[in-house]
Amino acid sequence: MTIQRKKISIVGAGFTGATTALLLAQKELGDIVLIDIPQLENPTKGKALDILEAGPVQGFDTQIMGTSNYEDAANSDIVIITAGIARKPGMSRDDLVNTNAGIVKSVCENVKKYAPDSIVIILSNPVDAMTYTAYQTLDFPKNRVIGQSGVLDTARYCTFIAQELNVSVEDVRGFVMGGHGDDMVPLVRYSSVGGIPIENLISQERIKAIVQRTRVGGGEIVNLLGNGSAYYAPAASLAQMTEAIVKDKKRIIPVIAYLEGEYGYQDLFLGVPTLLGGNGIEKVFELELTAEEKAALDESAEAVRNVTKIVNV
Ligand SMILES: NC(=O)C1=CN([C@@H]2O[C@H](COP(=O)(O)OP(=O)(O)OC[C@H]3O[C@@H](n4cnc5c(N)ncnc54)[C@H](O)[C@@H]3O)[C@@H](O)[C@H]2O)C=CC1
Ligand SMILES: O=C([O-])CC(=O)C(=O)O
Repeated sequence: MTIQRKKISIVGAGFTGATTALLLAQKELGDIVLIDIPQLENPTKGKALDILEAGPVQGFDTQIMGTSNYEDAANSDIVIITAGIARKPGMSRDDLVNTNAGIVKSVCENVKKYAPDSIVIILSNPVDAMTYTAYQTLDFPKNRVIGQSGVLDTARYCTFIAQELNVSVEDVRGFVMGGHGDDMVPLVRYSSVGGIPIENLISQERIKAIVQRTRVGGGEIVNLLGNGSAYYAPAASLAQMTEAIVKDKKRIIPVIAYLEGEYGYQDLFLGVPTLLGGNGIEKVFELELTAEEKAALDESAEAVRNVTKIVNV
């Protein structure tokens, strides 16, 4: 029996793509192909070589190459798409929709041709709509087309809860549902610290402030950076999702999944709690929501539907 390493391609070798490549290499999740446009082939090769040369110091044997040729991504097991433009202060993620839809579509045509059996994870914004664009272009089964929002939004939410209580982030549990926009839905009722519901530990007023800060968490970083958006926590989120798939971990984490009736939504990609394993999204969990939570989710879903409609008919 020959044991084959996984092949993971990352399209878009900018801030999020290159950082993800480093994190995946450190975790030795598979060999990595980093792809960007032909005009940036040398910088892409340079980033890949630079990461490779961290191997002897950090003790990883991951192979990594930079390229602009999709033939190098042939038969990838996983493809991560970070290609596209990022927002600047004053912009919403939805302002990126027309530019990034064209980019995601052209990338997915190549993925379909060269890596037809891959599991695809999309990061490019506005990510719920871009995941729909990818799904339409790829024509893959829904379990193999996954968007990243909930891991990152949940990470921000848990960071703020841990800061509020001055406790370890490791003991904070919770999750964020809905679209990756300012009306995302942190589920306070399902949030706890060391098993204790946060409503027993934090005042309603402070919880409201944490929820609001989470909702605009991406914008907070955009305003601080001044010329781009977050990449360390987004890359960490992509690495967690990739690890769940490569190791078939059966993790229960929120990702953007195709809904066909779950939560009452049809033909929509939206952030929901899922079981993530070797086959991609293996299950969508449908939780009972209060009327207030459902109303908030409806509002978020409507915003996603509106931006999805701009580019996907
Ligand atoms: N869903 C999420 O949670 C998050 C989404 N994002 C989104 O991810 C995307 C990437 O962000 P960054 O890496 O910070 O941007 P970046 O500008 O640093 O990198 C984007 C890269 O994509 C490349 N690219 C553009 N068109 C391409 C094509 N057709 N084929 C291959 N590569 C192409 C660019 O040359 C550039 O190197 C943005 O749309 C951003 O809004 C960023 C963080 C979190
Ligand atoms: O805010 C942005 O534009 C990038 C992103 O999606 C995030 O960091 O949540």
